[in-house]
Amino acid sequence: MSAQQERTFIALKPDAVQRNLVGEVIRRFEAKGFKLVGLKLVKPSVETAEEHYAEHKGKGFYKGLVDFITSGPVVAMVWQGKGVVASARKLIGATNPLTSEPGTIRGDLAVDVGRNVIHGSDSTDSAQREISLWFKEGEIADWTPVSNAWVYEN
Ligand SMILES: Nc1ncnc2c1ncn2[C@@H]1O[C@H](COP(=O)(O)OP(=O)(O)OP(=O)(O)O)[C@@H](O)[C@H]1O
Repeated sequence: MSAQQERTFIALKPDAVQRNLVGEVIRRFEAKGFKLVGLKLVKPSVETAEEHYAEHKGKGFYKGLVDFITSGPVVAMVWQGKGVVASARKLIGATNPLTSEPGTIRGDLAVDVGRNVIHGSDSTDSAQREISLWFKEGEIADWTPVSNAWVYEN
């Protein structure tokens, strides 16, 4: 797999959809130079939400988190590009929006940790697990942007 084929899973949470921030967040990923290869609006099942957040099971905020993520539509996406997993985490900012740097998505667009707009995979292993949880194979479409030569040196 080439570096440019790295993929991450990004979800715009129900607060992002309700607050009309979907376009703003997609714009930031597009402007950075990453490639959108999967996109859908879904109301996640409790099973999907629980599996997605399995690492937090038993924590005080777990039920609230699952209730919240299943409360409304989520925009599930797969973004592709060199270093996209770590770079997306930087674009997104720290978990608590009050401490996220200005210029990051959470730093600019959110206040509360339980309403922090967006999820991004924290490693390439998590990305693989989350992409296969949220997407079926035929729902991801690879394509070649005409801008590639202007985003990548080689
Ligand atoms: N103390 C908390 N109170 C309420 N919600 C929390 C708290 N800590 C985390 N969360 C919620 O759980 C999500 C997952 O927590 P995690 O520590 O994995 O943060 P993250 O990796 O920055 O976020 P995400 O997994 O959504 O990208 C957070 O995005 C946030 O919505």
